[in-house]
Amino acid sequence: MLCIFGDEKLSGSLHLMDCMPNSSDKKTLKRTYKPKKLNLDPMDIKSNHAAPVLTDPVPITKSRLGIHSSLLPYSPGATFSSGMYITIPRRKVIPSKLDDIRSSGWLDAMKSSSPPRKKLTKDSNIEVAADDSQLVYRSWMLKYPSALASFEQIMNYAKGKRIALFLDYDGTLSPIVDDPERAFMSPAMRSAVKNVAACFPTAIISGRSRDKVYEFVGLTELYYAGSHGMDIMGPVRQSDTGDNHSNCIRSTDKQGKEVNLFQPASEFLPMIDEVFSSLVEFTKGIEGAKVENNKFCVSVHYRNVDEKNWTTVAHGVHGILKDYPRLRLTHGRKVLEVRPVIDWDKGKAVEFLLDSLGLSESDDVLPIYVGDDRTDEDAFKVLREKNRGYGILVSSVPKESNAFYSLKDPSEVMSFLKSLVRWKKSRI
Ligand SMILES: O=P(O)(O)OC[C@H]1O[C@H](O[C@H]2O[C@H](CO)[C@@H](O)[C@H](O)[C@H]2O)[C@H](O)[C@@H](O)[C@@H]1O
Repeated sequence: MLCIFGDEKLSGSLHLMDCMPNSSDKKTLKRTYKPKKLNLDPMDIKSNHAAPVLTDPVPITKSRLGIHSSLLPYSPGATFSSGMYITIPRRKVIPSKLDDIRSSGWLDAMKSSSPPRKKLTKDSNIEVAADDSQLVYRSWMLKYPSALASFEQIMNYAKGKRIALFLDYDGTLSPIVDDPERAFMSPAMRSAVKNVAACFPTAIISGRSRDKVYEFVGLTELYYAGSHGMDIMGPVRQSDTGDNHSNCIRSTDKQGKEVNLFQPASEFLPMIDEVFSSLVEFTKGIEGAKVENNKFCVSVHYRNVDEKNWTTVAHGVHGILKDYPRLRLTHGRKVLEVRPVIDWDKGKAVEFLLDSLGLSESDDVLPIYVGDDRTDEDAFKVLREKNRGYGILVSSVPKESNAFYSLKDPSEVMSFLKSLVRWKKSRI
């Protein structure tokens, strides 16, 4: 039994054997999922405050693991026997109150919202530290195995099923860069996405505005959901009467094809525009801060803000949001995201798209969702809780997740997409 404690909300130990997708038979998902024990999502942190702040999971470092590296049980392809365990101290849940802005918890959340950049250095101490963190990472991968190394296993489960693919954009298809306007996808990645979309229904679900993410990706063969799923352009079903969802209207895409446009937060548009203007005004005085209008949500970037000014950013954003009880704040990677308080997220967007694609009712569908961010956890959670499919977390540092598998970075995502295409072609 391999026990991991990673969150205040865990009432008991998590039996890693129980949540590992390490069986090749078709019952893998159902047999390995134990929902009651895997309640890891900090999105569940509830607040009565009008603008609750949901914190990003703190990456697991060696000190958080609280173990000596020699005890970490890693060997490639290892099977788990009783007696192997890792203990991760429970993470402190940070209360979501305005007053906490100045507390270290707040700053910790802001600091931990993205893995640190790797520094090239010849300092031998730092090399040792790097070795240790690699060990911690590999140990973490026992719980979230590489989707590349486990490809055959995933495909064993996919046999006889129709794969539907959902991809996040920033940090998944494009590397994280300082300037959000320059988060370009490489031509090689574009071609990998194009090829995979020719094999499986594929959608991109991003926190960006739908137009912006389409501008970056530039492929017509996909479906796009922007604003964390609050702006979906999906297919029209033959049986669709158009009235299954309110806020769903018939429209045409850039090629003139008939599509369904679903915008559950459309009434918030004037409010979002207003808050965007206030945030732009406020951040004018803060060097490096940048506000991005993502149509149904707003991003306040602090990646390029001197760390000593992060409290000012958090305080100012909260001050503005005090006047907007119908808006809430979430944490992304060095970004505060303002969004409407509606019961809609990337998980709901996945369900909506599966439904629109006519794939929601059948057992022979395997949705796969690849993403790197807090907001992607909503989608991982839907797939895990409904025993539907696999979430794949893109991360170069260990963190708690509802995903089943992991990939280190966008280049591994590209390899995974190419493997999917090869697999599909080998079966024709
Ligand atoms: O759901 P996503 O597609 O992952 O979008 C989430 C946010 O991504 C972008 O910000 C992140 O990427 C930037 C470019 O690499 C980086 O500079 C920033 O620090 C990251 O947070 C985007 O700019 C945001 O609006 C999205 O909400």
